[in-house]
Amino acid sequence: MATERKPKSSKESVRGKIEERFVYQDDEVIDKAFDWRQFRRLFAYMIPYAKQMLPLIILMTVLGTVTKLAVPYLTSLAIDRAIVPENGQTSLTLLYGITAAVLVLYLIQWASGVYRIKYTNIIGQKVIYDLRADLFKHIQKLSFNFFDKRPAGSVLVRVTNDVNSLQELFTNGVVNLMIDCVQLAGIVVILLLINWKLGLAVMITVPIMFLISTKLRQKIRIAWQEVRMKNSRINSHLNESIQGIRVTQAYTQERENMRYFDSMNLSSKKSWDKASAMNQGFGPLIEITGGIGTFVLFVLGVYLIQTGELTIGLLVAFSNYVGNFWDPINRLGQMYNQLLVAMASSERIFEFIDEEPNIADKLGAKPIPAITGGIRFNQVVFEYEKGRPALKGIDLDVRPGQSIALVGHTGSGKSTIINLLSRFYDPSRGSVVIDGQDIREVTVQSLRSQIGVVLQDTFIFSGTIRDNIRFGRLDATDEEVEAAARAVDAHDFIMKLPAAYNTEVEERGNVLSMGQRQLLSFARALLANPRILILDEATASIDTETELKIQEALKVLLKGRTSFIVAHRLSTIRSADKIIVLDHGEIKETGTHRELMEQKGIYYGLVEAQFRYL
Ligand SMILES: Nc1ncnc2c1ncn2[C@@H]1O[C@H](COP(=O)(O)OP(=O)(O)OP(=O)(O)O)[C@@H](O)[C@H]1O
Repeated sequence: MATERKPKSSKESVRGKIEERFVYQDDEVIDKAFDWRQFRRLFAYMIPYAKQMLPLIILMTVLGTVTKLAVPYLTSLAIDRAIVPENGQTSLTLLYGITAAVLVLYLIQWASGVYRIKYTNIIGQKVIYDLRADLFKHIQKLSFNFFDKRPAGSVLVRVTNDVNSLQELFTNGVVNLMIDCVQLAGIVVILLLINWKLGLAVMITVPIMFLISTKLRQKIRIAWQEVRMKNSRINSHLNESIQGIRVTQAYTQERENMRYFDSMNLSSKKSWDKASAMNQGFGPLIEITGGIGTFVLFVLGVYLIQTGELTIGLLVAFSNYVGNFWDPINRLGQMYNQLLVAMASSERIFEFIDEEPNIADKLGAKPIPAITGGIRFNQVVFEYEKGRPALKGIDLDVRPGQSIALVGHTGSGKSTIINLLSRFYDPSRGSVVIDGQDIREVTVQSLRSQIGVVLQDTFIFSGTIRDNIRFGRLDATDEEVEAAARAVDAHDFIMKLPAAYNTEVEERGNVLSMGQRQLLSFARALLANPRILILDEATASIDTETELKIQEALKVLLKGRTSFIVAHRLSTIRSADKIIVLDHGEIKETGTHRELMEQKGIYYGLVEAQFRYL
């Protein structure tokens, strides 16, 4: 790999560093032996469909092969019996008959080919569909800690590139493998039947061919895998660049970013050139080996004709069979490599599928009944990484319906507390208890469905405004959606949009302002009607009018629910029932605004600082 060797120049060193940014542990060129377990697991995906269609595919394959292999034999008959028969009497009738038979055989061969390809493609597509669905379904279940470790681009590349690389195997690969095996076996039998001496002599070149095939192709495969890996990196970088395009443009880093991209692009092109050059050298080598076989065939063939052991027609048939012999061998070598590449891809796919979500239902976990909203944190310690506690023994008691404001410096542990409450992570020590039940003992679905989360960076999905609000509760009627929007005062701005509730918004909701997105997310949460509400208040400043609207909407949203707010606005904090002041993962102060101001501690300092900046 380019990044492994010592860079020679500063330019190369920069390139090395750039590439490193997009290298993931699981990205390395895989050069492993064939793994049967993996193979069986992959092909298990075919079983449900193979049962229905495999008999037909086998029938078509055998039909195609038999008709193909019959042609050279008929040719030999045409030569030996119709064109130059031993008795010297040319028979045109026989020649026409044989020609007609050959035509019919070609037609059968063509028709069986069409159906064989059709059925294998159907199986292939179904397998890919299932595999992709399994992968997506599983990725959705994976816990936050899985995504903490991997950039989104890397996950994306796996779902797209690795699955696509299996597509080729399941459509063309499997069909070719079957045809080639049947054809090879048929040719070997025929060659030995026609003349075993000549058959064996010609097949002497097979081991040489195989050796070249496997050894050389192994090198070529690694070269192509490197190409794939470089392309993966381009894709990951592309993903990151598009996500961050606003920052890039705001900091006018387009040229620098282009340099990054260029370096990767060039590296990909170089590895493609290398792999392609190797590939080009391979073909002629196979042809030379095939040439040796043909040479042996004719030298020995002519000798056998002279000794009367072979006829001219049979030599021609023999040469046709031998011609058909090299292609499957060549393709089988290719196929073996394709299989190894597919194994590498499936290994990466199964690695994801096997990744157990670390937040999952315990055996025998029961749904939590309707939550009233009493929450306790008992001596909760939490570490994202071992040895670096983000929370150091949190004790907290919240009564149903209370609103809690979490305040503290950046990195003090506010988001971590709300992450534990929704059970996105489990505490390293201690417990989080809702209505007297440890949340690890209840089903995740029943818990999360009663907790509403409104994040700072409100995510708007592509779809209509109505769909986005309805995301809170999919079975809500249009009237309920509208009522939720009215309650948080979002109705007016929605009605001013080109198609009101049916206005299409793009992914991340770029056509909406920050405040509008906040209001939409409030409507979404209100519609879900959760018993516990978690809100990460947006830090971005918005105009006073929208600020007032949001404050009013917030009152509606919080009414009658237990709520945790990572609060940044003084107005929100002041109206909270209890303020928790965090510092370096510990609760340092608790009380109402008035009580904490009188203490003149950390909270007092924070409020003072905020006023200074306002
Ligand atoms: N996914 C993560 N992996 C590792 N460490 C993390 C992760 N998320 C947060 N941390 C660390 O945990 C500590 C607490 O972070 P947390 O996000 O809870 O702080 P916060 O008070 O919400 O900060 P902010 O106000 O900036 O959002 C920080 O030191 C942070 O670096």
